[in-house]
Amino acid sequence: MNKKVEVLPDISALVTRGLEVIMSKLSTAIEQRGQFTIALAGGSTPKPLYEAIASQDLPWNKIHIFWGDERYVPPNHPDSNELMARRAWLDRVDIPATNIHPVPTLDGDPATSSAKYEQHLRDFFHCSSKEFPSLDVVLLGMGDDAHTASLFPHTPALKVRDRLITVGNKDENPRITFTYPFINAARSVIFLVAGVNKRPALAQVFAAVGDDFTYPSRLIQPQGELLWLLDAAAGGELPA
Ligand SMILES: O=C(O)[C@H](O)[C@@H](O)[C@H](O)[C@H](O)COP(=O)(O)O
Repeated sequence: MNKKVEVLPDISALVTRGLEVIMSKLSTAIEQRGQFTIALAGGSTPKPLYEAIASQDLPWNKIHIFWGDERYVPPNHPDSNELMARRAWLDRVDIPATNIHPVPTLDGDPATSSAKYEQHLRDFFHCSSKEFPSLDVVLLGMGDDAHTASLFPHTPALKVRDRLITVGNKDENPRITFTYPFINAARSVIFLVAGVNKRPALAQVFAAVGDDFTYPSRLIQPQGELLWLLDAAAGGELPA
Protein backbone atom coordinates (compact mmCIF):
# COMPACT_ATOMS: atom_id res chain seq x y z
CA MET A 1 0.00 0.00 0.00
CA ASN A 2 1.16 3.43 -0.98
CA LYS A 3 -0.19 5.75 1.75
CA LYS A 4 0.09 9.53 1.50
CA VAL A 5 -1.31 12.25 3.74
CA GLU A 6 -1.72 15.85 2.61
CA VAL A 7 -2.92 18.62 4.92
CA LEU A 8 -4.33 21.63 3.06
CA PRO A 9 -4.84 25.04 4.71
CA ASP A 10 -8.62 25.20 4.28
CA ILE A 11 -11.66 23.68 2.57
CA SER A 12 -11.10 25.62 -0.64
CA ALA A 13 -7.55 24.31 -0.95
CA LEU A 14 -8.77 20.82 -0.05
CA VAL A 15 -11.32 20.89 -2.88
CA THR A 16 -8.77 22.28 -5.34
CA ARG A 17 -6.31 19.52 -4.45
CA GLY A 18 -9.02 16.87 -4.62
CA LEU A 19 -10.01 18.09 -8.07
CA GLU A 20 -6.39 18.06 -9.24
CA VAL A 21 -5.85 14.49 -8.03
CA ILE A 22 -9.08 13.14 -9.50
CA MET A 23 -8.49 14.85 -12.85
CA SER A 24 -5.04 13.29 -13.02
CA LYS A 25 -6.38 9.80 -12.29
CA LEU A 26 -9.22 10.32 -14.74
CA SER A 27 -6.81 11.19 -17.55
CA THR A 28 -4.58 8.22 -16.79
CA ALA A 29 -7.50 5.79 -16.60
CA ILE A 30 -8.99 6.92 -19.90
CA GLU A 31 -5.59 6.87 -21.58
CA GLN A 32 -4.78 3.36 -20.34
CA ARG A 33 -8.23 1.70 -20.22
CA GLY A 34 -10.57 3.89 -22.23
CA GLN A 35 -12.79 4.71 -19.25
CA PHE A 36 -12.76 6.10 -15.70
CA THR A 37 -14.74 4.52 -12.88
CA ILE A 38 -15.31 6.33 -9.60
CA ALA A 39 -17.40 5.60 -6.51
CA LEU A 40 -18.72 8.72 -4.77
CA ALA A 41 -18.98 9.46 -1.07
CA GLY A 42 -22.01 11.01 0.53
CA GLY A 43 -22.20 13.46 3.39
CA SER A 44 -21.42 17.17 3.11
CA THR A 45 -17.65 17.42 2.57
CA PRO A 46 -17.51 16.26 -1.06
CA LYS A 47 -20.31 18.55 -2.32
CA PRO A 48 -18.03 21.46 -3.33
CA LEU A 49 -15.69 18.98 -5.00
CA TYR A 50 -18.58 17.60 -7.07
CA GLU A 51 -19.50 21.16 -8.04
CA ALA A 52 -15.90 21.78 -9.12
CA ILE A 53 -15.81 18.60 -11.23
CA ALA A 54 -19.04 19.68 -12.94
CA SER A 55 -17.27 22.78 -14.23
CA GLN A 56 -14.61 20.72 -16.07
CA ASP A 57 -14.71 19.97 -19.78
CA LEU A 58 -14.43 16.17 -19.71
CA PRO A 59 -15.18 13.16 -21.98
CA TRP A 60 -18.32 12.41 -20.00
CA ASN A 61 -19.18 9.38 -22.14
CA LYS A 62 -16.06 7.67 -20.78
CA ILE A 63 -16.80 8.34 -17.12
CA HIS A 64 -18.82 5.93 -14.98
CA ILE A 65 -20.27 6.95 -11.61
CA PHE A 66 -21.03 4.60 -8.74
CA TRP A 67 -21.75 5.23 -5.05
CA GLY A 68 -19.66 3.75 -2.25
CA ASP A 69 -22.71 3.89 -0.01
CA GLU A 70 -26.29 5.05 0.04
CA ARG A 71 -28.95 5.66 2.61
CA TYR A 72 -31.91 3.32 2.10
CA VAL A 73 -34.23 6.08 0.92
CA PRO A 74 -35.81 6.94 -2.47
CA PRO A 75 -33.53 8.87 -4.85
CA ASN A 76 -35.62 12.01 -4.38
CA HIS A 77 -35.28 11.94 -0.57
CA PRO A 78 -33.28 14.83 0.96
CA ASP A 79 -30.92 12.32 2.62
CA SER A 80 -30.09 10.58 -0.68
CA ASN A 81 -26.40 10.63 -1.62
CA GLU A 82 -27.48 10.17 -5.24
CA LEU A 83 -29.66 13.29 -5.07
CA MET A 84 -26.80 15.35 -3.62
CA ALA A 85 -24.41 14.26 -6.39
CA ARG A 86 -26.99 14.81 -9.14
CA ARG A 87 -27.76 18.34 -7.94
CA ALA A 88 -24.10 19.29 -7.35
CA TRP A 89 -22.69 17.63 -10.47
CA LEU A 90 -24.42 15.06 -12.63
CA ASP A 91 -27.45 17.13 -13.62
CA ARG A 92 -25.09 19.88 -14.76
CA VAL A 93 -23.05 17.86 -17.30
CA ASP A 94 -23.73 15.90 -20.47
CA ILE A 95 -23.05 12.45 -19.01
CA PRO A 96 -25.06 9.57 -20.49
CA ALA A 97 -27.71 8.28 -18.10
CA THR A 98 -26.31 4.77 -18.61
CA ASN A 99 -22.98 5.95 -17.16
CA ILE A 100 -24.63 6.72 -13.83
CA HIS A 101 -24.98 3.63 -11.66
CA PRO A 102 -27.03 4.52 -8.58
CA VAL A 103 -27.64 2.16 -5.71
CA PRO A 104 -31.14 0.63 -6.00
CA THR A 105 -33.18 1.65 -2.93
CA LEU A 106 -36.76 0.96 -4.05
CA ASP A 107 -36.94 -2.81 -3.55
CA GLY A 108 -38.43 -2.48 -0.07
CA ASP A 109 -35.70 -4.77 1.28
CA PRO A 110 -32.07 -3.64 1.81
CA ALA A 111 -30.70 -7.17 1.33
CA THR A 112 -32.42 -7.44 -2.06
CA SER A 113 -31.07 -4.05 -3.13
CA SER A 114 -27.59 -4.95 -1.90
CA ALA A 115 -27.56 -8.15 -3.96
CA LYS A 116 -28.92 -6.28 -6.97
CA TYR A 117 -26.15 -3.63 -6.80
CA GLU A 118 -23.54 -6.34 -6.39
CA GLN A 119 -24.79 -8.12 -9.51
CA HIS A 120 -24.85 -4.84 -11.45
CA LEU A 121 -21.21 -4.22 -10.51
CA ARG A 122 -20.19 -7.76 -11.43
CA ASP A 123 -21.97 -7.44 -14.79
CA PHE A 124 -20.35 -4.06 -15.46
CA PHE A 125 -16.85 -5.30 -14.64
CA HIS A 126 -17.46 -8.75 -16.16
CA CYS A 127 -16.19 -10.46 -13.04
CA SER A 128 -17.04 -13.73 -11.34
CA SER A 129 -18.55 -14.14 -7.89
CA LYS A 130 -15.08 -14.66 -6.43
CA GLU A 131 -13.32 -11.62 -7.88
CA PHE A 132 -13.08 -8.08 -6.44
CA PRO A 133 -13.01 -5.65 -9.39
CA SER A 134 -10.90 -2.50 -9.12
CA LEU A 135 -12.50 0.88 -9.54
CA ASP A 136 -10.10 3.62 -10.56
CA VAL A 137 -11.08 5.80 -7.60
CA VAL A 138 -13.13 5.23 -4.47
CA LEU A 139 -13.80 8.57 -2.81
CA LEU A 140 -14.50 8.37 0.92
CA GLY A 141 -15.41 10.61 3.81
CA MET A 142 -14.96 9.81 7.48
CA GLY A 143 -17.38 10.40 10.32
CA ASP A 144 -16.56 11.67 13.83
CA ASP A 145 -16.83 8.02 14.90
CA ALA A 146 -14.25 6.96 12.28
CA HIS A 147 -16.86 5.25 10.09
CA THR A 148 -16.41 5.41 6.35
CA ALA A 149 -18.90 4.69 3.59
CA SER A 150 -21.60 3.03 5.68
CA LEU A 151 -19.19 0.86 7.64
CA PHE A 152 -20.12 1.91 11.16
CA PRO A 153 -18.38 0.85 14.39
CA HIS A 154 -19.25 -2.58 15.76
CA THR A 155 -21.73 -3.43 13.00
CA PRO A 156 -22.03 -6.74 11.07
CA ALA A 157 -21.04 -5.00 7.82
CA LEU A 158 -17.46 -4.84 9.08
CA LYS A 159 -17.23 -8.64 9.01
CA VAL A 160 -18.41 -9.13 5.41
CA ARG A 161 -15.35 -10.09 3.39
CA ASP A 162 -16.72 -12.29 0.58
CA ARG A 163 -18.96 -9.77 -1.18
CA LEU A 164 -18.70 -6.40 -2.90
CA ILE A 165 -21.80 -4.90 -1.33
CA THR A 166 -23.57 -5.38 1.99
CA VAL A 167 -26.16 -3.81 4.24
CA GLY A 168 -24.82 -1.30 6.76
CA ASN A 169 -26.64 0.17 9.71
CA LYS A 170 -26.57 3.57 11.32
CA ASP A 171 -28.80 3.81 14.43
CA GLU A 172 -31.03 1.03 13.04
CA ASN A 173 -31.34 2.89 9.73
CA PRO A 174 -30.28 0.56 6.89
CA ARG A 175 -27.65 1.64 4.40
CA ILE A 176 -26.18 -0.03 1.31
CA THR A 177 -22.39 0.01 1.34
CA PHE A 178 -19.26 -1.19 -0.36
CA THR A 179 -17.53 -3.76 1.83
CA TYR A 180 -14.05 -2.89 3.00
CA PRO A 181 -12.39 -5.57 0.83
CA PHE A 182 -14.12 -4.11 -2.24
CA ILE A 183 -12.95 -0.61 -1.28
CA ASN A 184 -9.44 -2.00 -0.80
CA ALA A 185 -9.47 -3.46 -4.31
CA ALA A 186 -9.55 0.06 -5.81
CA ARG A 187 -6.57 1.43 -7.71
CA SER A 188 -6.84 4.60 -5.60
CA VAL A 189 -8.75 5.34 -2.40
CA ILE A 190 -9.06 9.03 -1.60
CA PHE A 191 -10.33 10.25 1.78
CA LEU A 192 -11.60 13.82 1.89
CA VAL A 193 -11.85 14.89 5.55
CA ALA A 194 -12.45 18.35 6.98
CA GLY A 195 -13.27 19.89 10.34
CA VAL A 196 -11.81 19.93 13.83
CA ASN A 197 -14.49 17.47 14.93
CA LYS A 198 -12.68 14.76 12.95
CA ARG A 199 -9.39 15.09 14.89
CA PRO A 200 -10.07 12.49 17.61
CA ALA A 201 -11.14 9.90 15.05
CA LEU A 202 -8.15 10.64 12.81
CA ALA A 203 -5.79 10.16 15.76
CA GLN A 204 -7.28 6.71 16.38
CA VAL A 205 -7.27 5.76 12.69
CA PHE A 206 -3.64 6.82 12.28
CA ALA A 207 -2.45 5.24 15.54
CA ALA A 208 0.03 2.40 15.10
CA VAL A 209 -2.19 0.14 17.20
CA GLY A 210 -5.98 0.29 17.45
CA ASP A 211 -9.23 -1.59 17.11
CA ASP A 212 -10.48 -1.77 13.53
CA PHE A 213 -14.03 -2.54 14.59
CA THR A 214 -14.17 0.53 16.82
CA TYR A 215 -12.52 2.73 14.20
CA PRO A 216 -13.60 1.24 10.85
CA SER A 217 -11.58 3.62 8.65
CA ARG A 218 -8.54 1.65 9.89
CA LEU A 219 -9.79 -1.22 7.69
CA ILE A 220 -9.11 0.81 4.55
CA GLN A 221 -5.68 -0.50 3.51
CA PRO A 222 -5.83 -0.74 -0.29
CA GLN A 223 -3.28 -2.65 -2.37
CA GLY A 224 -3.17 0.44 -4.55
CA GLU A 225 -2.84 4.05 -3.48
CA LEU A 226 -4.32 5.49 -0.28
CA LEU A 227 -4.46 9.27 -0.19
CA TRP A 228 -5.76 11.21 2.81
CA LEU A 229 -6.65 14.81 1.91
CA LEU A 230 -7.29 16.76 5.10
CA ASP A 231 -7.90 20.39 5.88
CA ALA A 232 -5.77 21.93 8.66
CA ALA A 233 -8.73 21.91 11.03
CA ALA A 234 -8.89 18.12 10.80
CA GLY A 235 -5.28 17.18 10.22
CA GLY A 236 -3.36 20.00 11.87
CA GLU A 237 -2.12 17.98 14.85
CA LEU A 238 -1.32 14.69 13.16
CA PRO A 239 2.29 13.65 13.60
CA ALA A 240 4.24 14.47 10.40
O1 LIG B 1 -23.51 8.49 3.42
C1 LIG B 1 -22.70 9.15 4.08
O2 LIG B 1 -23.01 9.97 4.95
C2 LIG B 1 -21.26 9.05 3.76
O3 LIG B 1 -20.88 8.21 2.85
C3 LIG B 1 -20.47 9.01 5.04
O4 LIG B 1 -19.56 7.96 5.15
C4 LIG B 1 -19.74 10.33 5.10
O5 LIG B 1 -18.68 10.32 4.15
C5 LIG B 1 -19.21 10.61 6.47
O6 LIG B 1 -20.29 10.50 7.39
C6 LIG B 1 -18.61 12.02 6.55
O7 LIG B 1 -19.65 12.93 6.30
P1 LIG B 1 -19.32 14.51 6.21
O8 LIG B 1 -18.52 14.71 4.96
O9 LIG B 1 -20.69 15.15 6.13
O10 LIG B 1 -18.56 14.87 7.47
